[in-house]
Amino acid sequence: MSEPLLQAVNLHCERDTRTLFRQLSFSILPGTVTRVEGPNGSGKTTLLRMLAGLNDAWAGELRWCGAPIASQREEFLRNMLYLGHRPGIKPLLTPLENLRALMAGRRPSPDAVLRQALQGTGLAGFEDVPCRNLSAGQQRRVALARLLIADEPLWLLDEVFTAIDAEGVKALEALLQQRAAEGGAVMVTTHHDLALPGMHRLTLGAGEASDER
Ligand SMILES: Nc1ncnc2c1ncn2[C@@H]1O[C@H](COP(=O)(O)OP(=O)(O)OP(=O)(O)O)[C@@H](O)[C@H]1O
Repeated sequence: MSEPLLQAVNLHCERDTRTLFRQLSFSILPGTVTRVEGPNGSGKTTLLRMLAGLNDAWAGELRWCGAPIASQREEFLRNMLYLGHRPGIKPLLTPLENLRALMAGRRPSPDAVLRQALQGTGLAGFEDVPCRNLSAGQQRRVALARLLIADEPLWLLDEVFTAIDAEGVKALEALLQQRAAEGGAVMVTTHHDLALPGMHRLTLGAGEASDER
């Protein structure tokens, strides 16, 4: 069996006085898509933000390729891509400018590559239009274009199906499966009815969690 990319050991998280999860342990293997599920407020976003290093209010241990993330944070950040539940794009910038900004500090990519990614998410003809003039789904697609040029093996995706039409959902599902087939791993939260073949589930809720494989 392959070594896990990511391991969580005895994670514990409280928000105000409420325990969201305790003794939460799971492993994310290469070649897998894991859906993090649970009712509203069960801690899905909190968990993904913790994994992405955007939330410090937790206890436990996280490991990347067998070693504590705390001892190799930069290495982990280079190998992880997080897309949050807000598209995180700037309305005054165009899709091309936003994608350039999203790639900043990562691998510099020529504009031709960025334009191709935007076209690949259905934004052909909108590459140079200010994002404030785009629809909600089109704005989401600007952020999703990042996935088409991503070489990070681990994707943490929070509610990225929001506002995407049926055809776009199919394309996004195919992209997640492709990342897994390439040996990467995806953790995704969604209220959309996602059921990919072989998909794993990590279920949060009422302070308890179960890891189904
Ligand atoms: N910054 C914060 N300070 C205090 N409590 C917070 C904070 N962020 C989230 N919470 C609380 O943590 C709980 C879990 O929130 P979270 O957004 O992780 O849930 P979720 O499972 O993603 O929910 P949803 O399905 O509605 O998106 C909620 O009760 C929320 O009020």
